[in-house]
Amino acid sequence: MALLSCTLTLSHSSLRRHVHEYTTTIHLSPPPSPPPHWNLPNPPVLPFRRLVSFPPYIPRSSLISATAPLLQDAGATATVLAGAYSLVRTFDTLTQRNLIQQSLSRKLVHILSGLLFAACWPIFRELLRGPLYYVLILILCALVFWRESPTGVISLAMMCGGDGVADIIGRRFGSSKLPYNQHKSWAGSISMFICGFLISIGMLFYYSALGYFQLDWTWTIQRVALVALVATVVESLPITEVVDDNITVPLVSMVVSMLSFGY
Ligand SMILES: C/C(=C\COP(=O)(O)O)CCC[C@H](C)CCC[C@H](C)CCCC(C)C
Ligand SMILES: Nc1ccn([C@@H]2O[C@H](COP(=O)(O)OP(=O)(O)O)[C@@H](O)[C@H]2O)c(=O)n1
Repeated sequence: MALLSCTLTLSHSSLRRHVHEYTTTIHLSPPPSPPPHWNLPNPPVLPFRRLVSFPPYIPRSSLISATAPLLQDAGATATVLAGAYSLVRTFDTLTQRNLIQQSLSRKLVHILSGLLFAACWPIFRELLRGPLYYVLILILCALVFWRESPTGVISLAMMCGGDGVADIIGRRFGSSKLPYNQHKSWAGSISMFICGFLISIGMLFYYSALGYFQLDWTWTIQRVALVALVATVVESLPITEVVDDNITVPLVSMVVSMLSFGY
């Protein structure tokens, strides 16, 4: 956990640049003395010396176009995907050719996949928290509400459909802002409510048609409207800087849905 939070901290691009400048300064020249009125605390004495700052320093002059960061992330993603695919294929082939036992192959993949994943962190510019939280919520819903519960389906519909549509419609038609949040608009929030509601009902219909649960539709429509309303209000609050919508929207949807449906 400590390692994860350390990585999250250093992965922020501005902090990374700061780390680089800090390490360069202490290695190459004495630090400039601050003006007397600055009264800053002494920097902490680290129990180790950082020999190189990661990721390796890229001179600003070489960042000649705005597409360079995108290309770096795209290249990093392609590298990770290719590495994961090659790893699994390699051990699959070794097992099929009876060169190693299946149990050993599985454990070697167990060892190497996580280590390779961690080894790839430095090649990314920063951790994209939105997509990470999004995937974590997908996993949480699958683990907790697998198929037989309306709650998982509704929560995902609100996070994926509702919150996603709010962004698209809000950016395009959201000139009229909410009185308590100048970053969000009536158009975005109303479209979130409508789309979150409709997509939830559509998903519930799909699951009930497949026989995973039976619903009283008059009652269900009222309850889903309540979930959509609460999720929309929470999404509209000026708390995005504190906690990501991809966490608040599904979690609040889960709570209201669990209280309504009981499962
Ligand atoms: C960009 C994403 C979320 C963050 O949005 P924002 O709130 O920051 O605007 C979506 C991230 C998607 C993720 C990287 C990939 C998810 C893959 C998914 C589990 C696969 C579905 C398979 C299905 C069969 C097509
Ligand atoms: N209720 C909403 C939500 C988003 N939006 C628009 O969508 C943009 C991105 O929304 P956001 O800050 O929730 O973005 P994410 O955190 O979902 O990526 C906002 O800057 C608004 O232009 C809106 O107008 N009304």
